[in-house]
Amino acid sequence: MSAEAKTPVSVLHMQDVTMQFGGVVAVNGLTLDVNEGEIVALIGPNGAGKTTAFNCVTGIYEPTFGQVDFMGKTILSNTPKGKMQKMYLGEVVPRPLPVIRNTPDKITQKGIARTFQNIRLFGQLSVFDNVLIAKHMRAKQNVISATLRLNHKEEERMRAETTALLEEQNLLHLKDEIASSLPYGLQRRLEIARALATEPKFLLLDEPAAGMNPQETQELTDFIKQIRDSYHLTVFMIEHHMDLVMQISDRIYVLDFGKLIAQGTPEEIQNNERVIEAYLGVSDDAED
Ligand SMILES: Nc1ncnc2c1ncn2[C@@H]1O[C@H](COP(=O)(O)OP(=O)(O)OP(=O)(O)O)[C@@H](O)[C@H]1O
Repeated sequence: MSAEAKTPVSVLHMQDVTMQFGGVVAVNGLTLDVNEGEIVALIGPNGAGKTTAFNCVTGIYEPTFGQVDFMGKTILSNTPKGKMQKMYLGEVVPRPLPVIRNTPDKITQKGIARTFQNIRLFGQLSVFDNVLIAKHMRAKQNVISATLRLNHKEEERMRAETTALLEEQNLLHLKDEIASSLPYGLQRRLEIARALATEPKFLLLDEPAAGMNPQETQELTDFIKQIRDSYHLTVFMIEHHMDLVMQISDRIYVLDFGKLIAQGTPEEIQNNERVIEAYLGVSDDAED
């Protein structure tokens, strides 16, 4: 019997997501899917709305309008109300959606982890403690019991898991180093290890290769594929390094001025006229 093509399982579904800051519509009616096991890139020129889109998935922003589903369940949903309804500039005419909110920590506990464009480690803490804190976030321990280490068994388990994760990530020999003292490339690796400590199903990487040289970028390309496979992850990534994006992505979405202008395989995107125009800019004359 011939192998049948698997039906893709949606991990992330964004439906008509719009994020407006005053008069700026940073993300405008964004609808996209990321399926189980994929590496999907979100690209676009500076200011296109990529990080804002990530912030709408991870609960940092409450979208002005739209819905975000994770593993088939709605985790965020909103409709502009009151003053915001009058000011609404999104192009999708809002239909009433229920208001569903989740804070970033609740979203982490559901299995979504991320890294940031500007590395956000606890700079004065050790490598070990940076990862251990992420373990606590996953464990839903309250702050008091975590601080006083009331649950010894649980604490021991998390410390053992932290050691194991650092070992897997070749960072164990650095466990007592202060995070901010590490070279930049290792800080990025530690940030990813910290994200993995929350045991995510879905990993969002915001410009993971920022500031890296070509060799480091190539190593990162291999590393992302390797963690996708060994941790059974689905990866959604913002990146400006086109070599990395084209080598690693199963599919690519392109944003420009908050709107989706293209989607497809790396080959399709490389040859897409609208994408080329968005990156190179089109003069007024050329539009006539
Ligand atoms: N908190 C905010 N308040 C007001 N405007 C914002 C806010 N965050 C983002 N913006 C605006 O939204 C637009 C999209 O910004 P965003 O950072 O999402 O773009 P980006 O595609 O991630 O850019 P880059 O590639 O340069 O990181 C920009 O015009 C930005 O100035």
